[in-house]
Amino acid sequence: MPALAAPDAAAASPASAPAVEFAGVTKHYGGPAGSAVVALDDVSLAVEAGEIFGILGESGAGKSTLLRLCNGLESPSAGRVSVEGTDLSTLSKARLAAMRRRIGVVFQGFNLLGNRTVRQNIELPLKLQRTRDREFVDQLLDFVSLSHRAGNYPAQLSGGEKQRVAIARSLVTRPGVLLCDEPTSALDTQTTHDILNLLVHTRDRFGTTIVIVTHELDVVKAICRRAAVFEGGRLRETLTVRGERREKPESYLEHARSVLLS
Ligand SMILES: Nc1ncnc2c1ncn2[C@@H]1O[C@H](COP(=O)(O)OP(=O)(O)OP(=O)(O)O)[C@@H](O)[C@H]1O
Repeated sequence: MPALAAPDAAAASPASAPAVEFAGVTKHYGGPAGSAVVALDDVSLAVEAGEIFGILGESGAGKSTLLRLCNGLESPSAGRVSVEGTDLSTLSKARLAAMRRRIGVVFQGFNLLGNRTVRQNIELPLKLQRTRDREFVDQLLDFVSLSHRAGNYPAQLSGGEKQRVAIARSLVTRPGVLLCDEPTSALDTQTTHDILNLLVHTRDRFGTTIVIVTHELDVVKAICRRAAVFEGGRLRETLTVRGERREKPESYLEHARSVLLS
C-alpha cells in the first residue's frame, strides 16, 4: 500500500481566488414556538484552490449546514458564500444550477441507486444534463479501479467499492470543488486508508479542491493541510496540520499488531 501523497502537492498559487470563501456567514433556522436556532454564527474562512481542507466538530457544531451553504442548497441568513470567486447569492436559478455542477458531493452513506449498475450510477449526473461522455466514464471507472465491476449493482459491492463509485459519480461533471460529508465514517481502517488515498489522487490528477467534513482527527491528519474546528456554530480556530503524517500500515494485520501489541 503506497503512502499517502503530500497534502499540499497541488496547492494553487496564492494569487487565485479562494475555491470556497465564507465572509461573515450566519445561518438561523426557525426553532419551536418561534425561537431560532443559530446553526452558524459569523463564520469567515477561505479554502484555497487545490487544497484539501478539513471541517471538524462534534454533533450539532454546524458542519452539515456549512456544506449545504457551500453547494447552494441553502442560503445564508447573513454574510456571503463564494465559490471559485462567485458570490452564490448573485446567481440566477439557472446559473446557480450550472455552478452546482462545479461542486461535487460525496456522502457517508454513498447514496447510490440500487437498481442501476456501477456504470449507470456514474453516468447519472450526465444523463440528468442530457449529455454523454462514455470515454470519461471509462477513465473514471479505471481511476477508481472498478472497470471490472462496471456491470455490477451496488448490492454486489463492498462499502469501499460503493464509496469509489460515489466518488467517480461526483467527478463525472468535472467539479472544481468536491464536498465530502463523513466519507469514511462507515468504513473500516484499511478501506478508509484506500478512500483517503483516492481523494488525494483526485486532487492531484484533476486539481479538485476538497472540503472534508469529519469527526475523525486521523482523517484530517492523513490528508488535510488545514482544518477548521467548529463548536456550537462558531469557528473556534483554523489549525494547520503539523508534523509527519503517520504512515498507515501495509495491512489490517499490521494495523492490528501496531494497535494491540504496542
Ligand atoms: N433544517 C433545520 N431546522 C432547524 N434546525 C436545524 C436544521 N438543520 C440543522 N439545524 C440545527 O443547526 C445546528 C447545526 O446542525 P448541523 O446539522 O449543521 O450540525 P453538524 O455539525 O453537521 O451535526 P452532525 O455531526 O450531528 O451531523 C443543530 O443545532 C441542528 O439541530
